[in-house]
Amino acid sequence: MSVSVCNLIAEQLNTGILVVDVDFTITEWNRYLQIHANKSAEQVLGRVIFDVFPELPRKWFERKLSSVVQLRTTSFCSWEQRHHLFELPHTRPITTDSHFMAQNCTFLPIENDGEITHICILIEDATDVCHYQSKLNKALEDLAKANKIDGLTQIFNRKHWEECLAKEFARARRYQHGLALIMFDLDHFKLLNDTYGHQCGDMVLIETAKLIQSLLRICDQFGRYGGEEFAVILPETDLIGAIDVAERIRTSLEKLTIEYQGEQIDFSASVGVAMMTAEDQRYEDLISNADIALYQAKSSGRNKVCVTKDVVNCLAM
Ligand SMILES: Nc1nc2c(ncn2[C@@H]2O[C@H](COP(=O)(O)OP(=O)(O)OP(=O)(O)O)[C@@H](O)[C@H]2O)c(=O)[nH]1
Repeated sequence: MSVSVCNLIAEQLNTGILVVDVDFTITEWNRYLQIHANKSAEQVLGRVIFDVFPELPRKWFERKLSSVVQLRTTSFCSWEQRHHLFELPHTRPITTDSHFMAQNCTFLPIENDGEITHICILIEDATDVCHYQSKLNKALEDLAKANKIDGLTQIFNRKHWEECLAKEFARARRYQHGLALIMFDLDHFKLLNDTYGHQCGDMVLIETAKLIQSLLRICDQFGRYGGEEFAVILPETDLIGAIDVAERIRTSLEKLTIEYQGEQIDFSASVGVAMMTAEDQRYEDLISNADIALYQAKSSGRNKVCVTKDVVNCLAM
């Protein structure tokens, strides 16, 4: 193929082609760049690339080109590494986060008489790929979140919370650390739903989750175990500490008043506390023990904290 045919092809390509010599002076500039950079060949040929594109990261760019010359190999910079090198506007009728075209840039060494005298830079528009990849990443993030978070209360769902408990249980057994579990259940929640409606019930669940989350330490793991039942894992916590947290949960819910359509809604919760013991072989044993304590709190009048295992006691009211 003759040189003029190659030039014709370069003019037709949907890729920016520019060539610089080893002093960074631009020696070739194709039609694609004339259009997208809005600069004619006369305006750029013979000029140093950093004067034409002052936005170029100069040090990085010089190192990149120097390695292409010294190693005599092609080098690449994808939009994932650097969104763009050249501030070229994108022309896609889609919304993107950037004003500029996302780019894949290839740096090709050009040899003359055994020496690398020039570097050809190919600039490909990756705006579409970048846009769809961002959307995909966001969808994956949302999916991962939905897999862990309860849609109503925005705390951990049961599946994820149990996974956390399984890990904490294994860690506590391995290092002989204390591990406490609190389960609490809103009292007469069916009556609340029946009296004020399901939406009011939902609001109570949301506000309960918000309030209790705010009482806990960062390492405590709080989840919605079922309908109106919640559970808190307290790592490295002894019985006194766990009872203290359980009391705080009970009293703060007792004090909480929620206003719904002009009505003042008061409610309470029954709380069960269990400590991991040497007999607990599986994390499910801990859940069963906390559930037994919760059942005791319910059956002995509600709005109470009960502790299972060694200390079988009802503590409040
Ligand atoms: N609003 C609302 N209600 C729910 C949700 N999940 C479960 N429930 C309701 O919670 C109620 C639980 O009722 P029960 O298990 O009888 O318990 P309770 O009325 O709280 O009685 P005690 O636990 O014995 O004090 C049921 O009416 C469920 O329909 C939810 O996401 N939103």
